[in-house]
Amino acid sequence: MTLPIYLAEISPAKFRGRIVASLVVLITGGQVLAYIVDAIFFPVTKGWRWMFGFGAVPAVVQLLLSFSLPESPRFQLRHDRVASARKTIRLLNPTLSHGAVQRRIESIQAEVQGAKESDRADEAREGGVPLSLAKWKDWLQDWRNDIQEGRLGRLWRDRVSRRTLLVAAGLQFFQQATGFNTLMYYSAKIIQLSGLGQPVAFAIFVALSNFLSTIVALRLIDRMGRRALLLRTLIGMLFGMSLLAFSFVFIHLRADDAVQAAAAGQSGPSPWAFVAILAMNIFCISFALGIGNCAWVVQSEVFNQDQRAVGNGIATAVNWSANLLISSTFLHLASAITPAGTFALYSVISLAGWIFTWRYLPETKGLSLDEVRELFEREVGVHGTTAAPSAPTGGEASYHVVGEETSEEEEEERGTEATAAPKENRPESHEADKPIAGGGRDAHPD
Ligand SMILES: O[C@H]1[C@H](O)[C@@H](O)[C@H](O)[C@@H](O)[C@H]1O
Repeated sequence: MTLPIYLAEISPAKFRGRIVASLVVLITGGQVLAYIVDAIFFPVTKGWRWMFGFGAVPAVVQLLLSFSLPESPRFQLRHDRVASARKTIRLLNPTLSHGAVQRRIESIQAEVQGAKESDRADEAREGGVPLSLAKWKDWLQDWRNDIQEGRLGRLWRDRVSRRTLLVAAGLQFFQQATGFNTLMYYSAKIIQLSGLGQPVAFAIFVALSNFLSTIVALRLIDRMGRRALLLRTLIGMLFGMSLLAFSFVFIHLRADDAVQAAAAGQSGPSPWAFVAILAMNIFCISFALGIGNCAWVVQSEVFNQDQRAVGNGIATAVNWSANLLISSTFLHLASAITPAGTFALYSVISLAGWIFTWRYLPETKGLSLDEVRELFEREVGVHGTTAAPSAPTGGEASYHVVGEETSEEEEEERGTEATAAPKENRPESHEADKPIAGGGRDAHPD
Protein backbone atom coordinates (compact mmCIF):
# COMPACT_ATOMS: atom_id res chain seq x y z
CA MET A 1 0.00 0.00 0.00
CA THR A 2 2.82 2.45 0.84
CA LEU A 3 4.76 1.95 -2.36
CA PRO A 4 2.34 3.47 -4.90
CA ILE A 5 1.94 6.54 -2.65
CA TYR A 6 5.67 6.91 -2.13
CA LEU A 7 6.48 6.52 -5.81
CA ALA A 8 3.74 8.94 -6.88
CA GLU A 9 4.93 11.53 -4.40
CA ILE A 10 8.55 11.47 -5.51
CA SER A 11 7.95 11.41 -9.28
CA PRO A 12 7.56 14.33 -11.66
CA ALA A 13 4.13 14.38 -13.35
CA LYS A 14 5.46 13.53 -16.77
CA PHE A 15 6.87 10.17 -15.69
CA ARG A 16 4.60 9.40 -12.76
CA GLY A 17 2.67 6.66 -14.55
CA ARG A 18 5.86 4.94 -15.60
CA ILE A 19 7.49 5.19 -12.18
CA VAL A 20 4.47 3.88 -10.25
CA ALA A 21 3.98 1.13 -12.84
CA SER A 22 7.60 0.02 -12.40
CA LEU A 23 6.35 -1.36 -9.09
CA VAL A 24 4.10 -3.75 -11.03
CA VAL A 25 7.08 -4.80 -13.18
CA LEU A 26 8.79 -5.90 -9.99
CA ILE A 27 5.65 -7.69 -8.74
CA THR A 28 5.20 -9.60 -11.98
CA GLY A 29 8.96 -10.30 -12.24
CA GLY A 30 8.75 -11.68 -8.70
CA GLN A 31 5.86 -13.89 -9.76
CA VAL A 32 7.92 -15.35 -12.61
CA LEU A 33 10.78 -16.02 -10.18
CA ALA A 34 8.37 -17.67 -7.76
CA TYR A 35 7.11 -19.98 -10.53
CA ILE A 36 10.70 -20.91 -11.40
CA VAL A 37 11.65 -21.58 -7.78
CA ASP A 38 8.50 -23.69 -7.36
CA ALA A 39 9.20 -25.65 -10.56
CA ILE A 40 12.72 -26.39 -9.30
CA PHE A 41 11.61 -27.60 -5.88
CA PHE A 42 8.44 -29.36 -7.00
CA PRO A 43 10.12 -32.76 -7.42
CA VAL A 44 12.16 -32.40 -4.21
CA THR A 45 10.84 -34.14 -1.06
CA LYS A 46 9.45 -31.50 1.32
CA GLY A 47 10.34 -29.00 -1.38
CA TRP A 48 7.57 -26.68 -0.17
CA ARG A 49 9.84 -25.65 2.72
CA TRP A 50 12.37 -24.31 0.25
CA MET A 51 9.60 -22.68 -1.79
CA PHE A 52 8.44 -20.71 1.27
CA GLY A 53 11.96 -20.12 2.56
CA PHE A 54 13.11 -18.48 -0.67
CA GLY A 55 10.29 -15.96 -0.28
CA ALA A 56 12.18 -14.50 2.67
CA VAL A 57 15.21 -13.53 0.56
CA PRO A 58 13.70 -10.50 -1.27
CA ALA A 59 11.96 -9.44 1.96
CA VAL A 60 15.30 -9.27 3.79
CA VAL A 61 16.93 -7.37 0.91
CA GLN A 62 14.02 -4.90 0.90
CA LEU A 63 14.24 -4.46 4.64
CA LEU A 64 17.96 -3.65 4.47
CA LEU A 65 17.58 -1.27 1.52
CA SER A 66 14.67 0.58 3.11
CA PHE A 67 17.03 2.08 5.73
CA SER A 68 18.62 4.19 3.02
CA LEU A 69 15.26 5.38 1.64
CA PRO A 70 14.50 9.06 2.30
CA GLU A 71 10.99 10.16 3.33
CA SER A 72 9.13 11.76 0.43
CA PRO A 73 9.55 15.55 0.19
CA ARG A 74 5.78 15.91 0.63
CA PHE A 75 5.87 14.07 3.92
CA GLN A 76 8.87 16.11 5.09
CA LEU A 77 7.23 19.42 4.19
CA ARG A 78 4.00 18.36 5.83
CA HIS A 79 6.06 18.07 9.01
CA ASP A 80 7.92 21.35 8.33
CA ARG A 81 11.25 19.67 7.64
CA VAL A 82 12.25 22.10 4.89
CA ALA A 83 16.01 21.39 4.93
CA SER A 84 15.52 17.62 4.66
CA ALA A 85 12.95 18.11 1.87
CA ARG A 86 15.45 20.27 -0.04
CA LYS A 87 18.08 17.55 0.37
CA THR A 88 15.69 14.83 -0.82
CA ILE A 89 14.55 16.81 -3.86
CA ARG A 90 18.22 17.31 -4.81
CA LEU A 91 18.95 13.64 -4.29
CA LEU A 92 16.04 12.60 -6.49
CA ASN A 93 16.64 15.27 -9.14
CA PRO A 94 20.37 15.99 -9.26
CA THR A 95 20.02 18.17 -12.38
CA LEU A 96 17.61 20.71 -10.85
CA SER A 97 18.82 24.29 -10.40
CA HIS A 98 18.66 26.08 -7.07
CA GLY A 99 15.65 28.10 -8.19
CA ALA A 100 13.84 25.06 -9.49
CA VAL A 101 14.29 23.24 -6.17
CA GLN A 102 12.93 26.28 -4.33
CA ARG A 103 9.91 26.49 -6.64
CA ARG A 104 9.17 22.84 -6.11
CA ILE A 105 9.36 23.29 -2.34
CA GLU A 106 6.97 26.24 -2.44
CA SER A 107 4.53 24.40 -4.63
CA ILE A 108 4.49 21.34 -2.37
CA GLN A 109 4.16 23.58 0.68
CA ALA A 110 1.07 25.14 -0.85
CA GLU A 111 -0.31 21.73 -1.62
CA VAL A 112 0.21 20.23 1.84
CA GLN A 113 -1.21 23.26 3.64
CA GLY A 114 -4.72 21.79 3.76
CA ALA A 115 -3.40 18.46 5.01
CA LYS A 116 -1.49 20.19 7.81
CA GLU A 117 -4.67 21.87 8.99
CA SER A 118 -6.44 18.52 9.05
CA ASP A 119 -3.49 17.05 10.97
CA ARG A 120 -3.92 19.75 13.61
CA ALA A 121 -7.68 19.15 13.83
CA ASP A 122 -7.08 15.41 14.21
CA GLU A 123 -4.49 15.96 16.91
CA ALA A 124 -6.86 18.26 18.82
CA ARG A 125 -9.53 15.57 18.77
CA GLU A 126 -7.21 12.73 19.72
CA GLY A 127 -5.87 11.78 23.12
CA GLY A 128 -9.50 11.31 24.27
CA VAL A 129 -10.49 8.32 26.33
CA PRO A 130 -7.69 6.08 27.67
CA LEU A 131 -8.03 2.45 26.64
CA SER A 132 -9.56 0.57 29.56
CA LEU A 133 -12.14 -2.19 29.58
CA ALA A 134 -14.36 -0.39 32.11
CA LYS A 135 -14.71 2.54 29.77
CA TRP A 136 -15.39 0.50 26.67
CA LYS A 137 -18.56 2.44 25.83
CA ASP A 138 -16.75 5.80 25.92
CA TRP A 139 -13.95 4.29 23.97
CA LEU A 140 -16.36 2.98 21.33
CA GLN A 141 -18.02 6.38 21.11
CA ASP A 142 -14.62 8.04 20.76
CA TRP A 143 -13.73 5.63 18.02
CA ARG A 144 -17.01 6.35 16.20
CA ASN A 145 -16.37 10.09 16.44
CA ASP A 146 -12.92 9.54 15.06
CA ILE A 147 -14.30 7.70 12.08
CA GLN A 148 -16.97 10.32 11.48
CA GLU A 149 -14.84 13.41 12.05
CA GLY A 150 -11.45 12.04 11.03
CA ARG A 151 -9.99 11.32 7.61
CA LEU A 152 -12.37 8.46 6.87
CA GLY A 153 -15.39 10.64 7.60
CA ARG A 154 -14.01 13.53 5.55
CA LEU A 155 -13.32 11.17 2.67
CA TRP A 156 -16.90 9.94 2.73
CA ARG A 157 -18.68 13.24 3.36
CA ASP A 158 -17.05 15.19 0.60
CA ARG A 159 -18.63 14.47 -2.78
CA VAL A 160 -15.43 14.94 -4.78
CA SER A 161 -13.50 12.64 -2.47
CA ARG A 162 -16.22 10.02 -2.73
CA ARG A 163 -15.80 10.16 -6.47
CA THR A 164 -12.04 9.69 -6.28
CA LEU A 165 -12.61 6.76 -3.93
CA LEU A 166 -15.15 5.24 -6.28
CA VAL A 167 -12.72 5.46 -9.19
CA ALA A 168 -9.71 4.10 -7.26
CA ALA A 169 -11.55 1.30 -5.48
CA GLY A 170 -13.68 0.49 -8.55
CA LEU A 171 -10.65 -0.03 -10.76
CA GLN A 172 -9.00 -2.20 -8.13
CA PHE A 173 -12.18 -4.23 -7.87
CA PHE A 174 -12.32 -4.78 -11.63
CA GLN A 175 -8.61 -5.57 -11.73
CA GLN A 176 -9.28 -8.62 -9.59
CA ALA A 177 -12.90 -9.49 -10.40
CA THR A 178 -12.10 -9.99 -14.08
CA GLY A 179 -10.39 -13.19 -13.00
CA PHE A 180 -6.73 -12.60 -13.80
CA ASN A 181 -5.38 -14.22 -10.66
CA THR A 182 -7.41 -17.37 -11.20
CA LEU A 183 -5.28 -17.76 -14.32
CA MET A 184 -2.13 -17.04 -12.30
CA TYR A 185 -3.00 -19.39 -9.45
CA TYR A 186 -4.77 -22.11 -11.39
CA SER A 187 -3.28 -21.89 -14.89
CA ALA A 188 -1.50 -25.25 -14.43
CA LYS A 189 -4.79 -26.81 -13.36
CA ILE A 190 -6.73 -25.20 -16.23
CA ILE A 191 -4.13 -26.36 -18.74
CA GLN A 192 -4.22 -29.83 -17.25
CA LEU A 193 -8.03 -29.88 -17.52
CA SER A 194 -7.78 -28.99 -21.18
CA GLY A 195 -5.73 -32.14 -21.76
CA LEU A 196 -2.35 -30.60 -22.52
CA GLY A 197 0.79 -32.10 -21.01
CA GLN A 198 3.49 -29.92 -19.37
CA PRO A 199 1.03 -27.75 -17.39
CA VAL A 200 3.81 -26.14 -15.32
CA ALA A 201 5.78 -25.09 -18.40
CA PHE A 202 2.67 -23.49 -19.90
CA ALA A 203 1.88 -21.81 -16.58
CA ILE A 204 5.34 -20.20 -16.50
CA PHE A 205 4.63 -18.99 -20.01
CA VAL A 206 1.48 -17.20 -18.76
CA ALA A 207 3.41 -15.53 -15.92
CA LEU A 208 6.17 -14.55 -18.35
CA SER A 209 3.75 -12.92 -20.78
CA ASN A 210 2.30 -10.96 -17.84
CA PHE A 211 5.79 -9.76 -16.86
CA LEU A 212 6.96 -8.84 -20.38
CA SER A 213 3.73 -7.01 -21.22
CA THR A 214 4.02 -5.03 -18.00
CA ILE A 215 7.41 -3.77 -19.22
CA VAL A 216 5.83 -2.70 -22.52
CA ALA A 217 3.07 -0.92 -20.56
CA LEU A 218 5.71 1.31 -18.94
CA ARG A 219 6.28 2.96 -22.30
CA LEU A 220 2.58 3.34 -23.03
CA ILE A 221 1.10 4.60 -19.79
CA ASP A 222 2.41 8.18 -19.93
CA ARG A 223 2.18 8.45 -23.70
CA MET A 224 -1.25 7.05 -24.35
CA GLY A 225 -2.75 7.88 -20.98
CA ARG A 226 -4.49 5.72 -18.41
CA ARG A 227 -8.01 6.05 -19.80
CA ALA A 228 -7.14 5.40 -23.44
CA LEU A 229 -5.00 2.41 -22.47
CA LEU A 230 -7.69 0.95 -20.21
CA LEU A 231 -10.49 1.35 -22.72
CA ARG A 232 -8.49 -0.50 -25.36
CA THR A 233 -7.05 -3.26 -23.21
CA LEU A 234 -10.33 -4.05 -21.46
CA ILE A 235 -11.69 -4.93 -24.90
CA GLY A 236 -8.69 -7.30 -25.31
CA MET A 237 -9.49 -8.84 -21.92
CA LEU A 238 -13.14 -9.23 -22.85
CA PHE A 239 -12.17 -10.92 -26.10
CA GLY A 240 -9.54 -13.20 -24.49
CA MET A 241 -11.85 -14.31 -21.68
CA SER A 242 -14.79 -14.90 -24.03
CA LEU A 243 -12.57 -16.98 -26.30
CA LEU A 244 -11.40 -19.00 -23.30
CA ALA A 245 -15.02 -19.62 -22.30
CA PHE A 246 -15.87 -20.60 -25.87
CA SER A 247 -12.93 -23.00 -26.17
CA PHE A 248 -13.92 -24.74 -22.93
CA VAL A 249 -17.34 -25.50 -24.40
CA PHE A 250 -15.56 -27.88 -26.78
CA ILE A 251 -12.86 -29.16 -24.49
CA HIS A 252 -13.72 -32.53 -23.06
CA LEU A 253 -12.47 -32.24 -19.48
CA ARG A 254 -10.03 -34.97 -18.58
CA ALA A 255 -9.64 -36.98 -15.48
CA ASP A 256 -6.10 -37.37 -14.15
CA ASP A 257 -5.42 -40.74 -15.83
CA ALA A 258 -6.65 -39.43 -19.19
CA VAL A 259 -4.28 -36.46 -18.81
CA GLN A 260 -1.41 -38.85 -18.20
CA ALA A 261 -2.38 -40.90 -21.23
CA ALA A 262 -2.48 -37.74 -23.34
CA ALA A 263 0.90 -36.66 -22.01
CA ALA A 264 2.31 -40.08 -22.88
CA GLY A 265 1.12 -39.51 -26.44
CA GLN A 266 -1.61 -42.17 -26.35
CA SER A 267 -4.31 -39.66 -27.21
CA GLY A 268 -3.58 -36.15 -28.39
CA PRO A 269 -5.13 -33.07 -26.76
CA SER A 270 -8.04 -31.39 -28.50
CA PRO A 271 -7.07 -28.51 -30.81
CA TRP A 272 -9.34 -26.38 -28.62
CA ALA A 273 -6.74 -26.75 -25.86
CA PHE A 274 -4.39 -24.67 -27.99
CA VAL A 275 -7.14 -22.11 -28.56
CA ALA A 276 -7.50 -21.96 -24.76
CA ILE A 277 -3.77 -21.25 -24.36
CA LEU A 278 -3.97 -18.53 -26.99
CA ALA A 279 -7.03 -17.02 -25.28
CA MET A 280 -5.29 -17.03 -21.89
CA ASN A 281 -2.36 -15.20 -23.38
CA ILE A 282 -4.52 -12.59 -25.11
CA PHE A 283 -6.26 -11.99 -21.79
CA CYS A 284 -3.00 -11.82 -19.79
CA ILE A 285 -1.25 -9.50 -22.22
CA SER A 286 -4.24 -7.14 -22.31
CA PHE A 287 -4.49 -7.24 -18.52
CA ALA A 288 -0.80 -6.46 -18.05
CA LEU A 289 -0.84 -3.64 -20.60
CA GLY A 290 -3.84 -2.03 -18.93
CA ILE A 291 -5.63 -2.59 -15.66
CA GLY A 292 -2.78 -4.60 -14.07
CA ASN A 293 -0.83 -1.33 -14.03
CA CYS A 294 -3.37 1.44 -14.35
CA ALA A 295 -5.34 0.54 -11.22
CA TRP A 296 -2.23 1.12 -9.09
CA VAL A 297 -1.23 4.28 -10.94
CA VAL A 298 -4.71 5.81 -10.72
CA GLN A 299 -5.08 5.07 -7.00
CA SER A 300 -1.73 6.72 -6.31
CA GLU A 301 -2.71 9.99 -7.99
CA VAL A 302 -6.40 10.74 -7.46
CA PHE A 303 -6.49 11.51 -3.74
CA ASN A 304 -5.46 14.80 -2.23
CA GLN A 305 -2.63 14.98 0.27
CA ASP A 306 -4.96 14.72 3.28
CA GLN A 307 -6.69 11.59 2.03
CA ARG A 308 -3.97 9.83 0.05
CA ALA A 309 -3.04 7.36 2.77
CA VAL A 310 -6.56 6.35 3.80
CA GLY A 311 -7.80 6.34 0.19
CA ASN A 312 -4.94 4.11 -0.95
CA GLY A 313 -5.52 1.87 2.03
CA ILE A 314 -9.15 1.34 1.12
CA ALA A 315 -8.45 0.80 -2.58
CA THR A 316 -5.70 -1.72 -1.78
CA ALA A 317 -8.03 -3.52 0.64
CA VAL A 318 -10.65 -3.73 -2.12
CA ASN A 319 -8.02 -5.22 -4.43
CA TRP A 320 -7.04 -7.94 -1.98
CA SER A 321 -10.61 -8.70 -0.87
CA ALA A 322 -11.72 -9.12 -4.48
CA ASN A 323 -8.65 -11.26 -5.11
CA LEU A 324 -9.56 -13.48 -2.15
CA LEU A 325 -13.17 -13.74 -3.26
CA ILE A 326 -12.39 -14.61 -6.86
CA SER A 327 -9.56 -17.03 -6.25
CA SER A 328 -11.31 -18.87 -3.42
CA THR A 329 -14.51 -19.33 -5.42
CA PHE A 330 -13.00 -20.34 -8.76
CA LEU A 331 -12.89 -24.10 -8.26
CA HIS A 332 -16.39 -24.18 -6.73
CA LEU A 333 -17.78 -22.07 -9.54
CA ALA A 334 -16.06 -24.24 -12.15
CA SER A 335 -17.74 -27.34 -10.75
CA ALA A 336 -21.11 -25.64 -10.27
CA ILE A 337 -21.45 -23.82 -13.60
CA THR A 338 -18.59 -25.49 -15.57
CA PRO A 339 -15.27 -23.78 -16.43
CA ALA A 340 -16.86 -22.35 -19.60
CA GLY A 341 -19.64 -20.75 -17.53
CA THR A 342 -17.13 -19.34 -15.04
CA PHE A 343 -14.98 -17.76 -17.75
CA ALA A 344 -18.12 -16.36 -19.39
CA LEU A 345 -19.01 -14.75 -16.06
CA TYR A 346 -15.55 -13.16 -15.87
CA SER A 347 -15.95 -11.78 -19.37
CA VAL A 348 -19.21 -10.11 -18.36
CA ILE A 349 -17.26 -8.50 -15.50
CA SER A 350 -14.66 -7.24 -18.04
CA LEU A 351 -17.51 -5.63 -19.95
CA ALA A 352 -18.76 -4.00 -16.74
CA GLY A 353 -15.18 -2.77 -16.12
CA TRP A 354 -15.11 -1.16 -19.56
CA ILE A 355 -18.41 0.63 -18.92
CA PHE A 356 -17.17 1.76 -15.50
CA THR A 357 -13.95 3.18 -16.97
CA TRP A 358 -15.75 4.90 -19.81
CA ARG A 359 -18.27 6.43 -17.42
CA TYR A 360 -16.09 7.47 -14.48
CA LEU A 361 -12.38 7.72 -15.27
CA PRO A 362 -11.07 11.06 -16.57
CA GLU A 363 -7.61 11.16 -18.15
CA THR A 364 -4.94 12.03 -15.61
CA LYS A 365 -1.78 11.63 -17.63
CA GLY A 366 0.74 14.46 -17.40
CA LEU A 367 -1.11 16.34 -14.67
CA SER A 368 0.48 17.25 -11.35
CA LEU A 369 -1.17 15.63 -8.31
CA ASP A 370 -2.75 19.01 -7.61
CA GLU A 371 -4.25 19.22 -11.06
CA VAL A 372 -5.59 15.69 -10.88
CA ARG A 373 -7.52 16.78 -7.83
CA GLU A 374 -8.81 19.87 -9.65
CA LEU A 375 -9.97 17.62 -12.44
CA PHE A 376 -12.13 15.66 -10.03
CA GLU A 377 -13.38 18.84 -8.43
CA ARG A 378 -14.82 20.02 -11.70
CA GLU A 379 -18.47 19.13 -11.61
CA VAL A 380 -18.48 17.64 -15.09
CA GLY A 381 -16.06 14.76 -14.69
CA VAL A 382 -15.44 12.76 -17.80
CA HIS A 383 -18.37 13.87 -19.83
CA GLY A 384 -18.90 17.57 -19.48
CA THR A 385 -17.61 20.37 -21.59
CA THR A 386 -15.74 22.74 -19.31
CA ALA A 387 -12.20 23.76 -20.04
CA ALA A 388 -9.07 21.68 -19.70
CA PRO A 389 -7.10 21.85 -16.43
CA SER A 390 -5.70 25.10 -15.20
CA ALA A 391 -2.08 26.01 -15.67
CA PRO A 392 0.35 23.79 -13.80
CA THR A 393 1.39 24.78 -10.35
CA GLY A 394 5.00 24.88 -11.40
CA GLY A 395 5.97 22.62 -8.59
CA GLU A 396 5.94 19.54 -10.71
CA ALA A 397 6.68 18.90 -14.32
CA SER A 398 3.17 19.18 -15.58
CA TYR A 399 3.31 18.83 -19.32
CA HIS A 400 2.55 15.79 -21.30
CA VAL A 401 4.21 16.18 -24.65
CA VAL A 402 3.89 12.86 -26.34
CA GLY A 403 7.18 11.36 -27.37
CA GLU A 404 9.25 14.28 -26.12
CA GLU A 405 11.86 13.64 -23.48
CA THR A 406 13.19 16.66 -21.61
CA SER A 407 15.47 17.20 -18.67
CA GLU A 408 14.04 18.05 -15.27
CA GLU A 409 15.65 21.46 -15.60
CA GLU A 410 13.74 22.29 -18.77
CA GLU A 411 10.56 20.94 -17.27
CA GLU A 412 10.90 23.24 -14.30
CA GLU A 413 11.59 26.26 -16.46
CA ARG A 414 8.58 25.51 -18.58
CA GLY A 415 6.55 25.01 -15.45
CA THR A 416 7.27 28.60 -14.41
CA GLU A 417 6.45 30.01 -17.81
CA ALA A 418 3.22 28.10 -17.87
CA THR A 419 2.23 29.39 -14.47
CA ALA A 420 2.58 32.90 -15.79
CA ALA A 421 1.20 32.34 -19.25
CA PRO A 422 -2.43 31.69 -20.05
CA LYS A 423 -3.25 28.14 -21.08
CA GLU A 424 -3.82 28.97 -24.77
CA ASN A 425 -0.29 30.36 -25.01
CA ARG A 426 1.42 27.26 -23.84
CA PRO A 427 3.82 26.13 -26.50
CA GLU A 428 2.96 22.45 -26.24
CA SER A 429 -0.77 22.42 -25.92
CA HIS A 430 -1.31 19.81 -28.64
CA GLU A 431 -5.03 19.37 -28.97
CA ALA A 432 -4.71 15.65 -29.58
CA ASP A 433 -2.64 15.09 -26.48
CA LYS A 434 -4.80 17.00 -24.07
CA PRO A 435 -6.03 15.00 -21.17
CA ILE A 436 -9.71 14.23 -21.24
CA ALA A 437 -10.35 16.83 -18.66
CA GLY A 438 -14.00 17.34 -18.46
CA GLY A 439 -14.36 16.62 -22.13
CA GLY A 440 -14.02 12.89 -22.10
CA ARG A 441 -17.12 11.40 -23.59
CA ASP A 442 -16.91 13.60 -26.62
CA ALA A 443 -13.19 13.76 -26.74
CA HIS A 444 -11.94 10.33 -25.77
CA PRO A 445 -10.23 8.37 -28.50
CA ASP A 446 -12.77 5.63 -28.59
O1 LIG B 1 -1.03 -5.51 -10.57
C1 LIG B 1 -0.75 -6.76 -10.02
C2 LIG B 1 -0.10 -7.67 -11.02
O2 LIG B 1 -0.63 -7.51 -12.25
C3 LIG B 1 -0.04 -9.11 -10.60
O3 LIG B 1 0.38 -9.92 -11.65
C4 LIG B 1 -1.29 -9.63 -9.97
O4 LIG B 1 -1.08 -10.93 -9.50
C5 LIG B 1 -1.76 -8.73 -8.88
O5 LIG B 1 -2.91 -9.22 -8.25
C6 LIG B 1 -1.99 -7.34 -9.40
O6 LIG B 1 -2.47 -6.50 -8.39
